[in-house]
Amino acid sequence: MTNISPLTGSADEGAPLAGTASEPAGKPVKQGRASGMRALLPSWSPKLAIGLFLVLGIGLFGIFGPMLVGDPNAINNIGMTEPSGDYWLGTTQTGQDVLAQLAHATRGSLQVGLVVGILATVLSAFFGIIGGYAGGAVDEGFNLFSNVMLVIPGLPLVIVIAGFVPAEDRGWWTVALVLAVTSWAASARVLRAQTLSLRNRDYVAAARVAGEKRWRIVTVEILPNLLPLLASQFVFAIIAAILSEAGLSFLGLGASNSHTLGTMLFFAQNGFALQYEAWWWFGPPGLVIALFGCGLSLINFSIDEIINPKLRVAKPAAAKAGAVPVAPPVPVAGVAAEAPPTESPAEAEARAEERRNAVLTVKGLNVIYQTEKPVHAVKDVSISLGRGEILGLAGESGCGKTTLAYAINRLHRPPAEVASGSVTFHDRDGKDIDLLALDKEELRQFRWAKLSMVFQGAMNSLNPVISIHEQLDDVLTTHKPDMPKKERRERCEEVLRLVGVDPQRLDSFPHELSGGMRQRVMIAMAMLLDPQVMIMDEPTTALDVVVQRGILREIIRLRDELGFAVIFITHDLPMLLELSDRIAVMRAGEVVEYAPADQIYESPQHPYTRQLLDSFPSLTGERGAFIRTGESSERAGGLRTPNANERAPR
Ligand SMILES: Nc1ncnc2c1ncn2[C@@H]1O[C@H](COP(=O)(O)OP(=O)(O)OP(=O)(O)O)[C@@H](O)[C@H]1O
Repeated sequence: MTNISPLTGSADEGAPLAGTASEPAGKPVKQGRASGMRALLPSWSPKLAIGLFLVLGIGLFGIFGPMLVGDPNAINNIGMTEPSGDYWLGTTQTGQDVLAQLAHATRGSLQVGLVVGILATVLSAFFGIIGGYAGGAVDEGFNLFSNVMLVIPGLPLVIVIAGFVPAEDRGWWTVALVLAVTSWAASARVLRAQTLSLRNRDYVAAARVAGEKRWRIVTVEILPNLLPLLASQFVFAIIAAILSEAGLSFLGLGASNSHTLGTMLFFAQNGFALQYEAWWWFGPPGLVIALFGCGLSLINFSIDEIINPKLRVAKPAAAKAGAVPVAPPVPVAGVAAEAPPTESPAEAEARAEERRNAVLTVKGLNVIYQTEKPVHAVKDVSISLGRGEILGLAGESGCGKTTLAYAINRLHRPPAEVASGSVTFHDRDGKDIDLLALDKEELRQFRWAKLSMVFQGAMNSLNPVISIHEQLDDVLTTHKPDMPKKERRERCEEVLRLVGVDPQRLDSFPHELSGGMRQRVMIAMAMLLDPQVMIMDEPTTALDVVVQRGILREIIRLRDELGFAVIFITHDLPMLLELSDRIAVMRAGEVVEYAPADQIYESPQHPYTRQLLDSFPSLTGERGAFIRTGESSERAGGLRTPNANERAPR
């Protein structure tokens, strides 16, 4: 959907045409392009601010606190005193200053957390990334070792290892080492899986072919992609280490000659702090652990944003203000609009007839991606789809075709928002359904039964681990739970036959089918419930022209046989001329021309349509037949629709 320029690496807002889609009309906005590093950073949010405040505050207390307080071991003769001006956090049973202990204990626990975080991350990166990239025996060996470490129950192992080290030698670093050794394996497995996926990406293959050394491919090509994941694992390793250390200390297996929050809790428990209600003794260390864990978790939410940019949401201010003003309707040649006041009775009747025959009407639809820099992807689009009609939606990459299709089907997700407009489905039984007003359950029942969709890159939409039959059957059991099993099987076989795939292939898995067959299976799936409208978003991309032609002919044949209407989306205008009854040409979010295919072919009105047509040269001078008849120069033939019959060569 979003197109990245191969040269600049920037999203297609930079392209001359698509660029206009993102700019608020008449309101130049100064938009400095974020540097690469800045783009990697998470956006500022209250969660991040609170997380940083907690972590930095506790970190600073751990670093500088011990310098400002007295000796934590000094024994005074006032045991178990409540917090006062002299002792801000009171004293322990033996008269030690709790604040002094807390400062040293925070430093000790942070040391443990940091060392475990670093060691566990390095170990998991080593075994996960190196193994995953090297493959073969190295991977098998590393993987076996990780699995063994993973199945050994962590806590008993920690207790055994910690128990082996004599109490007097058990400093914080021993505990840290033990915790690191027992906590890296799960992360290593996640990193291995990610590396296995990354090593097959095209850019890694390109680096290999270009002769880059292995260490460089790992460090330059693969590692940067794993950094957000490593950062997240690092944060969790710290939280887990601080908690585990506290647990070990509580059991009396923690650092014996060091101060940590865990040892503080251990001594508080031994000193009967709870029984004496000495909350100032056990409360502060517990609170520091809880707040530090909470702070790190909040920071981790922001790290998630880097891993998955889709989680980034628009700033509420921008969303509320509707940063992109919705432009007033622009009159466009051939675009269906409200009836003008001067309409003659004949025109009014023609309009009413059109409404009677329509299966879908979209009016004044505006869709905006409420991102930091809002993108007005669909601008005041009004189209109608006749019953049994094939409506082509053409336009260059990034002009808003997919966004429009998703919004019609209510498949758009935040940050996309329908700002205004209406989508009405005119059911066979004469009922009008306002799609934008359907609730979740109504929408679930409506989709696929009345309006189905073949997604962009459809051949990759099949689940690779489930057979074709199960995937088709799932649709039937969801929408028709009472349909007997035998009938479901027959229906699955029937739709496969309709799209020209041998029904024996039902029990195959997706990888056993060719790309064209998978595409046909997706079309079969879209037809399962006999919908009245099918939206096809570039269903034949990535297929060679012969297979493409076969599938397109199939779609026309099925439409003629079954009578469903199709919205066919592609950037390939000549293909639409062959296929469609009417065509809507989109540019920068707007429908700039909307007319019968013949008219667009013979006398395109908008300069952009002419430009699109001129950009596809004709080799023979003859157009209009190759999809319908399979012959390039002959213009007679079985599958043609009346609209196409008279199409003249350009
Ligand atoms: N999640 C998103 N956040 C912000 N902008 C988006 C998002 N998805 C798409 N856009 C923008 O919306 C505009 C329309 O995109 P859309 O995918 O609908 O175009 P398209 O015509 O279907 O392109 P293509 O033919 O390449 O699939 C583009 O400018 C795109 O950058």
